Amino acid sequence: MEKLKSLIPSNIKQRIAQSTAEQLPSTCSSLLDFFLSLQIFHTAVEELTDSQRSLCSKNIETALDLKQKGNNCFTSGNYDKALSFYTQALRFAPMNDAYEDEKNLVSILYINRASTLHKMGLLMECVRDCDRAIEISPSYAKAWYRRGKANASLESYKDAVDDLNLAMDKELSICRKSQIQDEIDIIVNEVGKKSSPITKHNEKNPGSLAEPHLMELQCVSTPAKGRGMSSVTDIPQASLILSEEPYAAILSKACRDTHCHFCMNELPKDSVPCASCSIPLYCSWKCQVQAGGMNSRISINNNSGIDRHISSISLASNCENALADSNGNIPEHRHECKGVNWPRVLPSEIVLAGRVIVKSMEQRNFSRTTAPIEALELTHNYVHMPLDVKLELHMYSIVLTYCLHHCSTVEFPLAGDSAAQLVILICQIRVNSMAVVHMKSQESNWSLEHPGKLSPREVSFTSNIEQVKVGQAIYSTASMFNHSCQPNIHAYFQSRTLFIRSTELVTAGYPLELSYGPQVGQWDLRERQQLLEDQYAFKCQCSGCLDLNFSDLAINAFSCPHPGCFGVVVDGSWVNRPYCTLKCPLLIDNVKREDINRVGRRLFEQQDGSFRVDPGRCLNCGSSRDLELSQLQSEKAWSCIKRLQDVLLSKKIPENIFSDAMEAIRLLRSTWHAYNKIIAQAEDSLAEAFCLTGDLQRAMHHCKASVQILEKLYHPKHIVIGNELVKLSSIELSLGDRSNAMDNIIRLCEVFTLYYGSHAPKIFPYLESLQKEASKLDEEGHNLHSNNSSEGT
Ligand SMILES: C[S@@+](CC[C@H](N)C(=O)[O-])C[C@H]1O[C@@H](n2cnc3c(N)ncnc32)[C@H](O)[C@@H]1O
Repeated sequence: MEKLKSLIPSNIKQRIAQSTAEQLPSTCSSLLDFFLSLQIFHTAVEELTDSQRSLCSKNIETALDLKQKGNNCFTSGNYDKALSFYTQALRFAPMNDAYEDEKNLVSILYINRASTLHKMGLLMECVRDCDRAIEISPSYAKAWYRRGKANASLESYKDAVDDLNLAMDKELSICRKSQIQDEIDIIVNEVGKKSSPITKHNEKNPGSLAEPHLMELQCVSTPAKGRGMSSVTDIPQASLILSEEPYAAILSKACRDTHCHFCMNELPKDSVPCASCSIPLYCSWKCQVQAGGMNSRISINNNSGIDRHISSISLASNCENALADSNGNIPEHRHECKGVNWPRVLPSEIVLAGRVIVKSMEQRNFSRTTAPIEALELTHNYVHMPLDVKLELHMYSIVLTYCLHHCSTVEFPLAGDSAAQLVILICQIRVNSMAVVHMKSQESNWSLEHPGKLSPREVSFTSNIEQVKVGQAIYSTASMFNHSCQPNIHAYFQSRTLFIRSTELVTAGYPLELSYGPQVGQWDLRERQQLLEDQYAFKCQCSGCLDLNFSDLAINAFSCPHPGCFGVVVDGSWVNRPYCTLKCPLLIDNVKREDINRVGRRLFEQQDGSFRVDPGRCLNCGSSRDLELSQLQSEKAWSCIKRLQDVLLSKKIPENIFSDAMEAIRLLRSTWHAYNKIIAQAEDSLAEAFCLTGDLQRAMHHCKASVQILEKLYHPKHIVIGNELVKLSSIELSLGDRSNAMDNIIRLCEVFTLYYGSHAPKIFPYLESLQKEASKLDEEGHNLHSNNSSEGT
């Protein structure tokens, strides 16, 4: 790309720099004509589109090599590695090639993997792999045999006997037949009389959780933020206001080997590859079909005598449902699915643009007059882009136009008009797409093994809840929600389904706004505005940025050096804040926190009622602080806390780090205002460190201190406080402090229900076990109390 860019003549570059959206067809045509005259361009795009030169096609030699490596690992008992080799082999194995007798290489690989999964005790996964092998090669005796053995281990004896009978029927070797008969006899004699649960091994149905939402939303026009959303009726807090499937989505590159390329959930051990190329892995055949439109199924001969038992295997019906999607869902990977290189090589947002355009063409029976720009009706900010970005957009759009033009399933003209549409589409994706974020899977059970101590598993509850960006997606309705740094709605994901819930009562017609990232309490005004400008190219006009917030004042402030004064000292960055133009009465009306009266009294004492600050002087009593020296001292102290945070990752904390960190936090407390976010972070890190070393009393002390600061910076039911309460209540439970633990668990459950409603127990499975553990302690406490009182009488 860099080489190509350097060859573009300056007159084309200049026209692109000055171009508006209307001029795009002309600038794109000029650049396309220029590129088509260059050999280097042809070489580059042919490498991207020629399936012969691709590394992503199916390849039987690679598959056989990986199969052999898997077999070697299996024989030597290295099942983890064997599993990984078989999964890789499945990625490369061609689906429909006959390989051995009537068996297909894919079905053999599924059975080799099933045997490995059986050895690893993963029985459901083993049965699912057997089902896949059977659907491809119904006469494969070993597949029926492995299924029978796994079903026997699962105590599904009726299925096990049916499977083994079929294995015997299909088996040609007399010796093997007699072995299978022995196995059947064992099951029938020893366990045949036990009740036999009929188990159905359905493939997973991702993202099926749904709650009715009855809110009627409307798109309205706003003076400062373009279109926005509001509700026709009042919305109580914690209401589900929207659940939406993406118009188009793509998995993050970093998650390619760990998450399903369709539903974006973590891959199970029995992942399924794409039917036509070696790029995606799916969690089930259902996801494979939804993404690619085809799977490896070979139609089963229903007169073969085994149909009744086969039809009990549910894969076929699941896949048919996926194909017959009445919502007009178009398999999004189908046009990328011929083993060509470009879907792997181009940046995710460019591949996503390809998915959007192909879908809009297929849905709207694309003609040259119906542009997808109009189809999606999304806003963009092309005209405000700097030259470098405009140039990059032109280049990627031309490359994508070429790639789509060479797809056999798409009719996309290689023309300037097509590239112009893609430039706008990529801009729309940048402004409107959402990061699909999942909670990193955590321990689901909290149980106190050793009172007064935290086991390594319980320690995991005292570290921060981690989120993983698993993908990027366009949601048509959700794109209409504007941003607020003090949002009244909250977005989260199950698989790739988006859910939006109100976190407070919102009256009819009032704007419904979510946070695109930054929030009041997390960063101050300057940091929030900078981030929004850098990432989304707009200047935030939300109420959280237009009104003065207590947390904006305290979050990065110094303390007053005068003993007994609780005022704040701010730095020079406050001199030109937008509040300067606001008048006192308006300011006071908008300030919600009582504490502001104390810490910011002097703000309102200006003669003309305007807002003016003296950097370095306390806003309350006027005492002065040497900001440069304070900054230096604080940086030194913070470097000790940083060292502590670094060693926290390794879970081993040297003794001297503690004494340095304690001295550092003392210094931070005397330099910064008591509600500064740096102190909250330091307290939180110390709490985590003391949990690791088992000093729970001190851990509790620092964790409480961190919660107290967060309560000043955020509203009391903010999710940040909920997360911190998980840590605090875990420590309190371990210390047997049942009444405080119970209070905090009740409080944190309220917070999680506010943000995640009925999905909270599924997303945070440990919530339920925390509640149970607290009730257990409560019961023990009651019993002890009643025993003591009966002894006294
Ligand atoms: C995802 S769109 C939201 C819908 C958009 N307002 C529309 O008319 O289609 C994001 C764009 O909305 C505008 N916007 C959203 N929140 C804003 C805010 N707090 N202040 C100013 N503009 C905002 C910006 O132009 C931003 O690029």
